[in-house]
Amino acid sequence: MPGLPPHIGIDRPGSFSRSVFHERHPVLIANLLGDHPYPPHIAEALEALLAESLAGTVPPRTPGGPEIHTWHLETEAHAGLPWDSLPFLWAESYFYRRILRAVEYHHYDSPWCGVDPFAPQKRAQLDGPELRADLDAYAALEGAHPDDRRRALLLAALWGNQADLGFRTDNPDASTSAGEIVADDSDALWALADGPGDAPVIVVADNAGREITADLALVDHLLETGTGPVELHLKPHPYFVSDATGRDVLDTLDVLDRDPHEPVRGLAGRLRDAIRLGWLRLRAHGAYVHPTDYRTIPSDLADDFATAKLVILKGDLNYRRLVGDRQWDPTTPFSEAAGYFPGPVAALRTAKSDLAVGVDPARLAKLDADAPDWRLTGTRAFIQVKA
Ligand SMILES: O=P(O)(O)OC[C@H]1O[C@](O)(CO)[C@@H](O)[C@@H]1O
Repeated sequence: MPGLPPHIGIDRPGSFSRSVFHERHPVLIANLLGDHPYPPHIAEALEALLAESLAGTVPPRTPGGPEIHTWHLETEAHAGLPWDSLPFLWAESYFYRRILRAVEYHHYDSPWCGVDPFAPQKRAQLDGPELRADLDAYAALEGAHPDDRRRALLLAALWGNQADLGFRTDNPDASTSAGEIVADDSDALWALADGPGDAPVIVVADNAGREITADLALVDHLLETGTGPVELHLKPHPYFVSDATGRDVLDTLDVLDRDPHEPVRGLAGRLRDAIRLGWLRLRAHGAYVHPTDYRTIPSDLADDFATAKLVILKGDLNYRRLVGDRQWDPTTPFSEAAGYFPGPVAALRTAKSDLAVGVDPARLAKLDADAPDWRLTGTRAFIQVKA
């Protein structure tokens, strides 16, 4: 779009975005082949996709699945281009769409139809010791001062974003503890969420597992302290490795139900009641798996965003789609980069890609001097608000 910085690409040797394709994706495909007894034709399709994405061009064939018209137009606009020349956001999104095609996720007459290729990895996190520790910490909040509890729930949802499984594919030992918050507009976030009226607060979820668990605890708090309903927006089908779908929310509630801590079981019970009573609305929308940024969201979703009290966007990918996955000067004000968004919006994100906006110039200089890879390690976080 005119007036915006150029897209981040995957062509530059040594760049993070290129490493996602050349280092992370080979591990990702190997994990899929290890996790499932795929028959030869599916294994071959996954290996061919990997080879194509490393050295080939975009074929003219539209990848199957829902919203075929959108994908037809997107494919037409990029067919014949070398993968190397594609914008990072588009290429990654298309890659995951093609994974679903390769594993026959949308093929109604395939036994693999509806089998989430990432389910084993998601399940492992739901059964893991880190989630156990998160739930112990949640239970320990019982009786905390309301301000401390509120802050703890917000920070859990923020740092929960470190736990995305795509990032962990080639960073298995990455830090899982809280780090530095580079921008903290949390007062503005609460001022909007606590505002009067019965318009919903929308939480656009990111990852399953530890992150959605923390998000559900935050949603419960928003329901308790707010004056309107809450909408939790989910992916309509598997997408980037650990993106949360409706199935993942139900699996998470089952885990919470079985927890030894009463406050955790109580959380699950309140959430189930809220869903039944319509206070918590679970929603999915095809736009969340489009290969484009939120400047081009369909008008029905834009209308929902415009009339919400606040939209909370979780995670790095939503951040890339919100501000545009572009070579922004990191000191560009967040309100400028996200100024087009149709309503009040808050981004909660740990930095796991080159993109950053809204960084104070002195802080940027220090970050760049102290830890040149600070944008990529998931150890720096952002809470940014455009009212
Ligand atoms: O789960 P999140 O926070 O959206 O992050 C997605 C991850 O995948 C990437 O798109 C790279 O594969 C990065 O943006 C980030 O590391």
